[in-house]
Amino acid sequence: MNVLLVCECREGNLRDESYELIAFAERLGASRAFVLVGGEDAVPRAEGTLYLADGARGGEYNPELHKRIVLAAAEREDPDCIVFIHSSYGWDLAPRVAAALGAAQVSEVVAVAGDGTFEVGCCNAKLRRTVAPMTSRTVVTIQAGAFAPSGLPHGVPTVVRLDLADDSPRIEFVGYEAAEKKGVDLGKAEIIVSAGRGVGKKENVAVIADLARALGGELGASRPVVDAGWVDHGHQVGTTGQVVSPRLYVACGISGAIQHVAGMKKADFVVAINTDRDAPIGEVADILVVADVMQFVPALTARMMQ
Ligand SMILES: Cc1cc2nc3c(=O)[nH]c(=O)nc-3n(C[C@H](O)[C@H](O)[C@H](O)COP(=O)(O)OP(=O)(O)OC[C@H]3O[C@@H](n4cnc5c(N)ncnc54)[C@H](O)[C@@H]3O)c2cc1C
Repeated sequence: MNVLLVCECREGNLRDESYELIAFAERLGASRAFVLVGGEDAVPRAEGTLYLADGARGGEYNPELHKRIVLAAAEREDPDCIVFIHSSYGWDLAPRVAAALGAAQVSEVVAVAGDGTFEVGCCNAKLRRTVAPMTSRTVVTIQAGAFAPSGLPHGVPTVVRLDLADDSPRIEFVGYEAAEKKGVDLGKAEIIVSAGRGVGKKENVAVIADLARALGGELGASRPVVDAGWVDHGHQVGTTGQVVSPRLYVACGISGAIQHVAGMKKADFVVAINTDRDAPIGEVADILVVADVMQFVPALTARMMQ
């Protein structure tokens, strides 16, 4: 199997998730080539052929131009599978490429299931479906955080310049506008203590907030806690919340779903408190305390206050 990995730049820099594309290719046992619209500075540290196109004329994202660039790379590589990150870039561009090629598209893949099939989340990621593409060529987007890179990135790609005969853009890329930050900016917090569904009820969130205060940190939350209205969305950590990189992250009653972990996996040190010793959060935690949060957290806070 041969895959074409579509790397992604944001404001001139290669997105780290581009390395997750490599982990996905490794999981498939596929040979790989890359395509990137961006500058030489953004080239990924990896072995393989990299089709590099200068997107400067069309701005950082120009759907029509980027589609033609990916298709030009696909024509040369004849890949079985073209892979994007499931980001705003990928979910806009992947269907355009799939439609142009008449290829099946599988969105938000979280695992490779074997025999050319993929697992995707459903029912708010509580269940997984196994999807079998019906076309010989497939376009895939992968969930950020689902395919962890093995080791540090290394290598130098063989760069092949892609120059389109006609790269005159028909739309103008104006720029990015950051969403208005409401409430706390968790991105700058050094310590975050987060409440998950395991805290049980809205009133119990105060116990988690007390620990955050005692540690001099901020309160974070998982999505169900926000959806239930226990905590404002400004505190949500994860793919649809904030991406954080504190020195210490304390996950209280949080299972460790991919979408949550994608938002906190850059924390230096993770402590998880969970009644389930097999909860997936244990895979990213440096310390897993198997305990009831409502017993353990107040005791810890009291000790911190001494
Ligand atoms: C498109 C999409 C985007 C999403 N974006 C996000 C996002 O940005 N952020 C996010 O968090 N989620 C997000 N989700 C939801 C995500 O898939 C999970 O459903 C969610 O993270 C689960 O939250 P949780 O761990 O608090 O709850 P659960 O998965 O229900 O886990 C609760 C945990 O608490 C433990 N527990 C129960 N009682 C106790 C107790 N007394 N003491 C200690 N532990 C206890 C349980 O063992 C369990 O591990 C998204 C989902 C989708 C589909």
